[in-house]
Amino acid sequence: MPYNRITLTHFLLQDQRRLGGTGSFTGLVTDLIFACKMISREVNRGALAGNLGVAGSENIQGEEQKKLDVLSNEIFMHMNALGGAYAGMASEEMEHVSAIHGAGDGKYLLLFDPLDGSSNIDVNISVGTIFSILRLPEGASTIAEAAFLQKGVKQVAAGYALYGSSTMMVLTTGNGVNGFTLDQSIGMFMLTHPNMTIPADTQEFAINASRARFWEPPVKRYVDECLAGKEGPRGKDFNMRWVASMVAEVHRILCRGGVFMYPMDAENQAKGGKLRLMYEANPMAFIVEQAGGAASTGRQRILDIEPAKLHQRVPVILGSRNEVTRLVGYHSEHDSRRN
Ligand SMILES: O=P(O)(O)OC[C@H]1O[C@](O)(COP(=O)(O)O)[C@@H](O)[C@@H]1O
Ligand SMILES: [Mg+2]
Ligand SMILES: [Mg+2]
Repeated sequence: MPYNRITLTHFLLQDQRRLGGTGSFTGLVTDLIFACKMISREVNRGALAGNLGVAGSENIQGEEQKKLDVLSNEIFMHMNALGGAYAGMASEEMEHVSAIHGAGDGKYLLLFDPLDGSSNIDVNISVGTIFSILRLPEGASTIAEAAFLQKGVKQVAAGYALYGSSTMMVLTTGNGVNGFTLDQSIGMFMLTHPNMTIPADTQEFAINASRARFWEPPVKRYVDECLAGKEGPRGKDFNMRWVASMVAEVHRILCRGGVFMYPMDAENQAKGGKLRLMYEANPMAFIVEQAGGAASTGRQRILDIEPAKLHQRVPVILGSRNEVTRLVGYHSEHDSRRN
């Protein structure tokens, strides 16, 4: 193994020095790193620690919670309560935001999906943690939901931890995207994937095809054209993947390109879509754009959405820029014919 790799902590300290920071951002990411290492350990111990299976409760989204959903959320709550760099936190698993009274200056807000891809936990397939960091708005004295309702473009940082064949942390602070692999033998994340970039073109798409009967015409058109392969209008063959863990899906796209879709469809329309704007769509859109890709609902850039509520759901189409642009074009052609 090369000895000249830098750790995530060194990487953050270099950034802090370059930007003349106070250290509070570095402190809060350090808390996050620790929380993700703890979750990684619990995911890894799986059945040995009795961590698999359902918790017997539902979250605010009306979804059945797995034991690891609850445990991961508790790890975050505990870790960050000790810190103080955050003024408040919001979790996919909790109905309300929570204020943090710590020792730090508390100028940031943390939003997170403690465990993404929960349906994969019991079958030993990759899951992850997604996080988004916002600044506490100027003059906001109370940590109420309104302080969190900021557009994705306002994110200071976003990232995810992937608990896969290796544990990785991928992070952006608005200056590109970098990936770090956990060296279990020394307990440190090492920079292994500098400047991750998404190719503009791809021959791979990801969508839950069991929902095809609910899709809108532009999505159906796009997928049909991909499936038609060389003989179809695209003139090339496409491959398809569906892990059912957004983190794993986005990671694959960052590594080799592709397009990921969880679109609005006839079945999820009443809820606004499937994925959560504040914990899934916004952080992933920030990462994908920083890596040169694009992220849209099909009708609007995700990072420009004005959030109306904390647990808002939105359609998500993200990945290789030219494919996302094509899908957005199909939506606008469809809408203009309808109007
Ligand atoms: O079960 P489906 O329809 O394949 O949906 C899978 C999608 O749901 C999610 O698992 C939702 O996230 P949670 O597990 O955090 O609820 C995404 O990671 C994934 O892309
Ligand atoms: Mg999720
Ligand atoms: Mg989750």
